[in-house]
Amino acid sequence: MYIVQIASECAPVIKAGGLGDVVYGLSRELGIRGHGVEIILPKYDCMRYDHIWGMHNAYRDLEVPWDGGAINCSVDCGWVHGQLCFFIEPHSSDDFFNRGCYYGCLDDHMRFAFFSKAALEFLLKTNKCPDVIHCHDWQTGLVPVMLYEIYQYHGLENQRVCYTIHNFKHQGIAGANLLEVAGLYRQEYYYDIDRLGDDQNATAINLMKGGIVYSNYINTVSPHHAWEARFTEVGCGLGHTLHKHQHKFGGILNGIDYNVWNPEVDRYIPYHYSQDNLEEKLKNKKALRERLWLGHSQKPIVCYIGRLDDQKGVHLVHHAIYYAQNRGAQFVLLGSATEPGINDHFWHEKQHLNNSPDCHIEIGFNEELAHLIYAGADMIVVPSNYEPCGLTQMIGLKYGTVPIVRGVGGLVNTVFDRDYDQNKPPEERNGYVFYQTDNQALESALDRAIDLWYKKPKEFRKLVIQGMEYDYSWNHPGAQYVGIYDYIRHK
Ligand SMILES: Nc1ncnc2c1ncn2[C@@H]1O[C@H](COP(=O)(O)OP(=O)(O)O[C@H]2O[C@H](CO)[C@@H](O)[C@H](O)[C@H]2O)[C@@H](O)[C@H]1O
Repeated sequence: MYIVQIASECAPVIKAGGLGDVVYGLSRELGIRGHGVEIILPKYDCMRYDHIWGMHNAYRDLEVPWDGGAINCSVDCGWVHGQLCFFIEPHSSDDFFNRGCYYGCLDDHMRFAFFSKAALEFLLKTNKCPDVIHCHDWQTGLVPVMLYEIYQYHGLENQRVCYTIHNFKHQGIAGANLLEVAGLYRQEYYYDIDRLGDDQNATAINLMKGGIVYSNYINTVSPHHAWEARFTEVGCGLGHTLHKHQHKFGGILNGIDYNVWNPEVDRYIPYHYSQDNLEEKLKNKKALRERLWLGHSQKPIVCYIGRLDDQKGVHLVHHAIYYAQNRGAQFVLLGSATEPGINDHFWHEKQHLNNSPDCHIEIGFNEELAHLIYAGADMIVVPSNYEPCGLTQMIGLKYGTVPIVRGVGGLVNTVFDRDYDQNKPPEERNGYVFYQTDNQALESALDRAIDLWYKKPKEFRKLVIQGMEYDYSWNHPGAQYVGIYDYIRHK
């Protein structure tokens, strides 16, 4: 099969969070399975050019119809760790992708609507005829809409679309002028509640809803979150739409790329290890302490790695920093916040704890440091309010870093409580799970983990190994996606 992914991120060249990991890891897995895969991305000025090999111009003068005229684009192409990627660069005064950031601009809807249109125009002009177009999140929600309403009449009539939702919270809510600018002229038609009309705001269109309505298959990134999205408030108002389209909606658990996230081969950690030589993990712990100026003591290290926003349960992250230290652990946090209030809060904490030998707070995005933290820490906390899949707990497992998670979304599908899980025998349990959002819930799980580390080190080591034995590679999810592509091609 020939698959084209259209996305706003692809790790490590463009990565703001888990979406980038998934686009890269899934593409690689599909390639291993013998499928042809290409990835279309925006050409951001701030992407990591050092991860692109053989960048060259692939197409000049791509004229993308826009706002009654056209925007001239060029398309560059290069390999990102073996994956063929096309980068679209519009030349206009809007400077859509020369903003020094991936997201967070006032005209994000316009930027990504334009990108969606440009990606389709590129497929059309270059006579690329993928069997499946795979889009992700609100940024590319308009791709299936424009494919069905415009581009199938120009020649893209055999393409099927799989649409993956990584986060229901951001849906791309826009006004009528976006439709007009993008060439979707019949406003009342698109405003229909069964098409793009937003359920909460009658004057707005919802790009993610468009993705759901128009795609041949939609999925979110874990089975449990697929259920939550339909039946609880985490569907953020799209539960009804998902219910209507339930025949083409499912949950596929993400994988982890074990070529990138694997302590046996990780190029960013000083000492490689596996479950057979865990003493090497201890050396990484020492290296982490040296790197972050932490004291060398007989204490476990608890870490948090991730975006700092409401989704991630920041109030519990904050509490974990202090509670873990009170319980005789060290704490390392690596995170970045886009919301100014949360950012200020953690900067304040950082200054407050600056001289502590038992805590280090690193604010910003640092891929290399993340690897060392996964390798050097003993436990990782993931106290999310909601979590469609969650990659950090799966990476933690692979690195022998015991996850302590809140039982929501994909965390439920991947972490099984050592003491209480009823569905797994003790030898298949791999971490700690709590359910409520209050401090006591987190404390009880942290207590159990830290107690085991201090009082029963052999048992703790056993738990570490049981976690490392889990296979959360792309192997299984890759097969599931291929099954879906096949299904929508032949439907
Ligand atoms: N400051 C920092 N420095 C370095 N690395 C950092 C970092 N902050 C985060 N990362 C890395 O980014 C990734 C984050 O993974 P998450 O599962 O938390 O994704 P996120 O919530 O962004 O995405 C959404 O999409 C993913 C993919 O589908 C879902 O797993 C998830 O539930 C959903 O919210 C991990 O690889 C992590 O190591």
